[in-house]
Amino acid sequence: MRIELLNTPADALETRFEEQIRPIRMLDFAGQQRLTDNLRVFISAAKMRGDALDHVLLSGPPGLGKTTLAHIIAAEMGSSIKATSGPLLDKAGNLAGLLTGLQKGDVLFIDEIHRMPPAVEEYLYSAMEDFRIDIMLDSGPSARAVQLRIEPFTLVGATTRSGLLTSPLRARFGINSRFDYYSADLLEKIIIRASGILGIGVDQDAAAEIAGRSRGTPRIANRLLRRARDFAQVADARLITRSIAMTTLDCLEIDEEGLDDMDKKIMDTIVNKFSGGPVGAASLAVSVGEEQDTIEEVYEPYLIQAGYIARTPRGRVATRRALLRFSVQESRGDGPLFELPLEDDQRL
Ligand SMILES: Nc1ncnc2c1ncn2[C@@H]1O[C@H](COP(=O)(O)OP(=O)(O)OP(=O)(O)O)[C@@H](O)[C@H]1O
Ligand SMILES: [Mg+2]
Repeated sequence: MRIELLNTPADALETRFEEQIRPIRMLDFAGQQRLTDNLRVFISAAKMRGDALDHVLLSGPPGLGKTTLAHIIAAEMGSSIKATSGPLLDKAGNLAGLLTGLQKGDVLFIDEIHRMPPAVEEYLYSAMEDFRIDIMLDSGPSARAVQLRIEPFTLVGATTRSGLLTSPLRARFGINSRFDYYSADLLEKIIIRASGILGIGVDQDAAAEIAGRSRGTPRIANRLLRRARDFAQVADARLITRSIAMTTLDCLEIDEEGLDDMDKKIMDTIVNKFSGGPVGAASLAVSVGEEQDTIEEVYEPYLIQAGYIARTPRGRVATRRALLRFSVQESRGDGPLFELPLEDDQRL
């Protein structure tokens, strides 16, 4: 059985679950210390001045808390939030409707902001900069554009691909926050907090075991907790013990580093099929049968951070660590299949 570890919530049930355990105030939001410390200062200062908070860009891999933090920002500002996403804003008119409905200090949250059509993005520029938009009155020969003032608002944009953002858009965000993967200690705390909300006990060593295999990602930690709760329930246990956690993780085929089938397939392809690389994202995607976007957004960032893949100007290469672990030849004890490539720093 393969568990969909990443991406957006799998279904409506999961979305409900995420909402149930989503921290709603800054106090409950674990980790990302520097980012949240800074935001606290900017939020207090804006409130003291009675201004809207500057526009905020939240970027980082899926499941690290961007949507959660966008809602927290609105809650801490004491304002309302309107949420939409880049692909939904297919016409400038949709955006105009949202913008004119905003009250002073409100938050407009645009998820996947890198996927906004260019015409809509350009429309957003004057709204962000001068709190003005152009709207067309009438159509045909009598059509004319009028400028409309909108209330000062805060745009919170979230993206998993900050590299795809255009420079003019990026330049209009006063606050640019990048999310990092979470440490296992923090994930353990997040699991314990979520289990309290779910009303099931979890042993500390069980939480630690799940945390260690959650790829630094709260969404995955919570998802694994939910699966462990199922195993506990079926075993008629009121508490998730370490042994229940281990059974869960084994049944889901999640290894001690949290790598799943697709991670292993990617590593096997780079190491064995492409002799350690370099390999381009497109060829890799075809070889493993996964969307290139998903590889670049979801799998690769974690494999890079785990020290298995390095990005070079010529493509992805397997690191020495990856060759030691994933080389088929070596694990059979036949000796190395090829020379180990240079360490990343030597290569670059
Ligand atoms: N710092 C945190 N502390 C506690 N729980 C967190 C934290 N960050 C995220 N979570 C939990 O992880 C889940 C996923 O977070 P969220 O939806 O905010 O991620 P995201 O970055 O918006 O992901 P995506 O890029 O897929 O939209 C939420 O249900 C939330 O409960
Ligand atoms: Mg989100």
